Amino acid sequence: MTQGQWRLRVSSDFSSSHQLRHYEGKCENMHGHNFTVEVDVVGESLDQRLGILMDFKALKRLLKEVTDELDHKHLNDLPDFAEQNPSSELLARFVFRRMKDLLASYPVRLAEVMVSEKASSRAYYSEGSV
Ligand SMILES: Nc1nc2c(c(=O)[nH]1)N=C([C@H](O)[C@H](O)COP(=O)(O)OP(=O)(O)OP(=O)(O)O)CN2
Ligand SMILES: [Zn+2]
Repeated sequence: MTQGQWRLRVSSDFSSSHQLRHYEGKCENMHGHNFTVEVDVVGESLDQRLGILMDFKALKRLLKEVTDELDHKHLNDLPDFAEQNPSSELLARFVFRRMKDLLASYPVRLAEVMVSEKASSRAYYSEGSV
């Protein structure tokens, strides 16, 4: 019999400036975005009494810990982006790695992180199958 799985998604926003080094075009200049981040976690076992996989409140609190590191910053000034560009792709990986550490003691697995500068442009990051 196939075992079912639940997937939870929470989102958060942050506002920051960045510039893409070596980009030939206007994105090489400093500019800002209202970024959106989505985090997906999966798991097979619900808390028996509550019927929940993980409290959305707890998941949002962890995500806010991560986005607070990015909010109202010039992203190129952060150590993680001193050499690599704060592109949507690398921001998604940054959030994924931070969230993976923070979720270590929770009964869920991190499935995917999405970062978007605007609704029409999204970058997704995941590691292997979950
Ligand atoms: N794959 C990626 N491509 C681009 C990224 C990125 O992170 N990953 N980032 C940028 C710049 O940050 C730029 O600010 C985004 O540009 P965008 O808003 O999409 O471009 P426009 O202002 O011209 O918007 P239109 O929707 O095309 O009018 C660039 N690329
Ligand atoms: Zn940009």
